[in-house]
Amino acid sequence: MRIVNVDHLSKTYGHRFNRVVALNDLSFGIDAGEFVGVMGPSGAGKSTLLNLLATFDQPTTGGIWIDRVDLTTMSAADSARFRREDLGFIFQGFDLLNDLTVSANITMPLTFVPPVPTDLDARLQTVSELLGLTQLLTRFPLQLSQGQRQRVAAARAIITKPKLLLADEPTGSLDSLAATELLQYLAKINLETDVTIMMVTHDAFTASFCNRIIFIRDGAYFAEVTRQGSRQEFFNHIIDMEATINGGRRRRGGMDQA
Ligand SMILES: Nc1ncnc2c1ncn2[C@@H]1O[C@H](COP(=O)(O)OP(=O)(O)OP(=O)(O)O)[C@@H](O)[C@H]1O
Repeated sequence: MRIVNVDHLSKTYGHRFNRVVALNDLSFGIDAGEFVGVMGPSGAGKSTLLNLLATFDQPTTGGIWIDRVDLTTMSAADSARFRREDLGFIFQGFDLLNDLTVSANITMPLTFVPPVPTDLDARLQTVSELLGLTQLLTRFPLQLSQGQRQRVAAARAIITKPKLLLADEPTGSLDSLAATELLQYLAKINLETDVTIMMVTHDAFTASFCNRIIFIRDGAYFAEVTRQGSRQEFFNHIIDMEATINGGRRRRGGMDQA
């Protein structure tokens, strides 16, 4: 089943004399249960795309459907409810509330707007077990490592059982060990809860945890790479496609973080 449908999407910023075309007739789809990465050179339009899918902004032309809901015709109130109930977010900076315990941070999307679901405790237990956080629930964010904080953010993002989890450079603030661990957890979430994930990243190692990478350049669809064999092979394909998109310059180095 198709969960995301991006149809001839364009986004132009500015006016007559300083117009910037950030997205230019971009179309692609994501099926339920996929873990998709979006890559492309700086300025390709990745953040713009993420902002549109997140309902933070509206396209200039074209359509976006998430689970058959048309995002472009939603009222502001409906967008806010859709964001809260149907989308999950993981950003580079974890955005946790330092005065609240880990458990209060995780359950916040469900306690913020009443009614609080009756299965709140069960949901907290499920996501904290999934992300290895059960021993940390009474701590405060500042008592956690960076990697643990991002896992709390991931638990908070999935406790609402979102239709789509949007991740923007989720490993950007982590060292390579914590990054690898978080990516393994994201892959596990994808496998065990069936949540569909779309992750924007610059990094081929991070992208190699996805099942498919969509490459965009100059705001348009450029190519895609689907994982077929090992993660190492997928990583090599991603590096090759990055070289193609950058005009033939192959980056040196390997998947030595793995
Ligand atoms: N609010 C804005 N006003 C004007 N131009 C913008 C705005 N936001 C983005 N742009 C422009 O739109 C284009 C796409 O930007 P975007 O941030 O989506 O790219 P990106 O692929 O996320 O880049 P990066 O990898 O560097 O974060 C760029 O040329 C950028 O300068």
